[in-house]
Amino acid sequence: MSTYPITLPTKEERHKLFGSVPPIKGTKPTEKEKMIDLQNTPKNFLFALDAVGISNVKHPVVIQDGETTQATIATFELSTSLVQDRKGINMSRLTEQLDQYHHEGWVVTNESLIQFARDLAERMEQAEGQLTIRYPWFFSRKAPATGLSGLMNAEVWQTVSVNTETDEATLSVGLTINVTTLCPCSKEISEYSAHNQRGYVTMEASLRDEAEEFNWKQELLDAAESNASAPLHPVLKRPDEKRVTEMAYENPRFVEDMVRLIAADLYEMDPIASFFVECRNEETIHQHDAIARITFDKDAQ
Ligand SMILES: Nc1nc2c(ncn2[C@@H]2O[C@H](COP(=O)(O)OP(=O)(O)OP(=O)(O)O)[C@@H](O)[C@H]2O)c(=O)[nH]1
Repeated sequence: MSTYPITLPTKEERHKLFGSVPPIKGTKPTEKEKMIDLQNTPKNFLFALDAVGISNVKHPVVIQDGETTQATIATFELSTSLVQDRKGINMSRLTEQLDQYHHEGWVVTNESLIQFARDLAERMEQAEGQLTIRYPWFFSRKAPATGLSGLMNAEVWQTVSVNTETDEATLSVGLTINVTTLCPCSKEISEYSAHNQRGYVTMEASLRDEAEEFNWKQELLDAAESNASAPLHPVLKRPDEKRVTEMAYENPRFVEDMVRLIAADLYEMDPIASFFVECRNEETIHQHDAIARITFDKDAQ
């Protein structure tokens, strides 16, 4: 049984008590110049690699959207290709570059992401640099009847790949938003009511070179919400709630309907070369979800 007050040993003594030991006098070099650079030792390592790097890197960023900027927290994947005769890349240079960009006041745009990927490739002395940045994008949403506003967010991402030998860059963008979907079958067969659910719409689109002015976040968001039974809102008073409830009843959607209607909107957007759409409904009458997907390449038709 403890008696109070306790007379504590010093912090150093406490650490020793719990098993800490002093560092040994090692034989391996401690200066960088004397350490073996395993990654850069040339040998035939059997295969070149498409991508090697780091993922799940969380970092604050400033995003530019047209005239406005937004500070948010992004999750990065940073990578480069790797030639056959090098064992590895120098991974510390990936986060080193991120820190450097951050201190230089980096504002994320499609163009600056392409430049970032190009710099990664050059810093790593490899042909290709790649990155994916994923973050919550916040936007203002007004209630349909009272006009009261609040902030919503969608998960968005941009994936960039730059080949420094051919100077080719590819850019794809994506967005996930949740919406209301009301079951057409339930509406059809029931004397009253219809079950509805929270649908998760995910879209990914590869953009053409000339898509610089394309407001992709807003366009993808509109494609998902305008084809749903009803969009979601942060603030709803009674007149608003009546409006969205009736709106959902007027626009019943299966997951198949959602994906086809969104595909039609993306098909009509010229800056998009190919796309993927998925709708996943968290069913309220089942434990399982309902899903539908489509991938479509306009140039392959
Ligand atoms: N290539 C590679 N590196 C790894 C792996 N796992 C950990 N590392 C990293 O190895 C790193 C050592 O960094 P390097 O960038 O090679 O260090 P360096 O050679 O002193 O760096 P430079 O001066 O830029 O050449 C640490 O940052 C570790 O994170 C791995 O699976 N592959």
